[in-house]
Amino acid sequence: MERQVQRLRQAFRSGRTRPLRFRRQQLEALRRMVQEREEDILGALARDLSKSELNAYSQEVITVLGEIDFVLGNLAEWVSAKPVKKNLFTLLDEAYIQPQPLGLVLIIGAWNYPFVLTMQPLVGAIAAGNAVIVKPSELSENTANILAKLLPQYLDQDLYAVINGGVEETTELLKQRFDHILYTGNTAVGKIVMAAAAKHLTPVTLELGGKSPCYIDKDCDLDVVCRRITWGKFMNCGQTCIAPDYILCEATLQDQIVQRIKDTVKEFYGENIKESPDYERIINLRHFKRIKSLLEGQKIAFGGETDEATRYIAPTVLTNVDPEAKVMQEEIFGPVLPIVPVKNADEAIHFINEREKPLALYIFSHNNKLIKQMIEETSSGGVTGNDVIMHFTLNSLPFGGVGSSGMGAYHGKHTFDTFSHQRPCLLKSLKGEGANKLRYPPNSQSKVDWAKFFLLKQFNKGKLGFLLLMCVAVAAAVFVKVSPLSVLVRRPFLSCPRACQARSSSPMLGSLLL
Ligand SMILES: NC(=O)c1ccc[n+]([C@@H]2O[C@H](COP(=O)([O-])OP(=O)(O)OC[C@H]3O[C@@H](n4cnc5c(N)ncnc54)[C@H](O)[C@@H]3O)[C@@H](O)[C@H]2O)c1
Ligand SMILES: CC(C)=CCC/C(C)=C/CC/C(C)=C/C=O
Repeated sequence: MERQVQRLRQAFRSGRTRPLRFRRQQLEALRRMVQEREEDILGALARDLSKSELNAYSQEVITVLGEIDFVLGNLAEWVSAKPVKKNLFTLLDEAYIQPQPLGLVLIIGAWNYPFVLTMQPLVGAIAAGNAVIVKPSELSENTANILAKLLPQYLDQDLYAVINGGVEETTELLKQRFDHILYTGNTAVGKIVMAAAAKHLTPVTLELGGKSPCYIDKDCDLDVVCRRITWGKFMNCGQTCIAPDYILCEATLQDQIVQRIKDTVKEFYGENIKESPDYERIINLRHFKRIKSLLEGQKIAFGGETDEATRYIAPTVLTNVDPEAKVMQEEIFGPVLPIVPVKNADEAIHFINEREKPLALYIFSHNNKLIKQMIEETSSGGVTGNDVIMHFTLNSLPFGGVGSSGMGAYHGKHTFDTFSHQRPCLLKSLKGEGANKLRYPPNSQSKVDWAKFFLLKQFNKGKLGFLLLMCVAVAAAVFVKVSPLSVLVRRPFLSCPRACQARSSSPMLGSLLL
């Protein structure tokens, strides 16, 4: 593994990833891979997660293709140097920010959306000019295998590699030095990744999880609210990091919410949910048993059916859930939706703020002021008002967590920035050395005063006129020195030695003129 890492790092040092043309070629090749091998990719997702081709395409493939198109359309601008504002000291200099690749980066993916959660970060890492190692999750082994097979067929093998494996291989990989690690997975492993990265001072982006609250205000359209919650909660059998984990609402709303979600589940998945191609399964027996155990002792308003043989758990809603119950102590990451009654929005805000910062927060209300108040008074990785999940789909919004739900963010240009070093560049001339007397020893009160004038707004606001006068004076002095017409005006100066022309009450002005 060390040799593989060194090989990619050497390839990065060749500089081949830097030209825009190369990066575009690789992204176009990745797009070709997704388009030409769509069947293989969808087949792998079906075997891993019982995802229908339509769901696999609409939830994962389309997101990756959209990201590639968006990045290709903007990359030329992103890679360009960005001139920046200057101060009086650097007026004549060239000052800009030059985005540059970090080097060799590591992307560790999770199993629940195994294609988009590895490929979307990869798009940005390639766009930023890095060499990349992708380590898919071993739990979605079919997708991991198809990525290991296909990526080398389409991308430059010296610069982009897939390393498959589980805990042991990932632990070994984390001993290597990378220039950035983007990890997607649970918070506990996120801490392991961060600890390993710290040994090399490697920056990390941690895309973690948590319990995403969903507050339903009494002033809302419950039919619409419950359709949207049902869609986001039971998509991928509830195995979505930003799915609404639990509902907060006034107790009097519970029965209406239960009935509407029940009706919507029937509309979405039919009478026999097990037969629905749109309803997936739990990834493995461990997670199946974990989720099933969360139902113990709970009042099941509807659902609750399970089948261990096929790892099926029906869409399930629990009511009057005790905040201390087991189901409220861990991320559910399955098709179980607890309702926890609260008196009002203030109590909901308090409830949310008492717990770890979630990856997402959802608020449903006709009262936009209330939505803004809840956003203002809580914290979460992201927010969608009057819907769920949809902030993920807008790549102008940075997608990530906060606190225990993660750090850093990506999507669109945010991925490019994550995998870039924004290098500040200032290019000066070797001329105008006189101006540097201000900063050279010996220091003096006059020099400090001039420094204040040039650098501190509160010191030079009143002196702007004086500055303009100085500029005119400097311009006139330069004119006198260089212009042939100046013979007409220079005569008065000719009798005065050169030094006295420049020397003035201000050493600064004098030095400027020398
Ligand atoms: N924020 C996001 O974008 C996002 C997306 C998907 C999932 N998640 C979160 O991820 C969690 C579910 O994913 P998961 O953790 O079960 O996925 P997982 O089990 O697939 O683990 C994720 C990755 O970590 C590696 N890994 C696991 N244990 C490790 C260890 N001890 N040392 C080193 N590497 C290890 C795995 O090989 C895998 O590549 C949930 O909490 C979910 O909310 C977050
Ligand atoms: C809204 C549509 C059509 C697609 C979004 C698919 C989706 C929910 C992706 C989630 C990816 C992600 C961050 C998963 C976390 O577990």
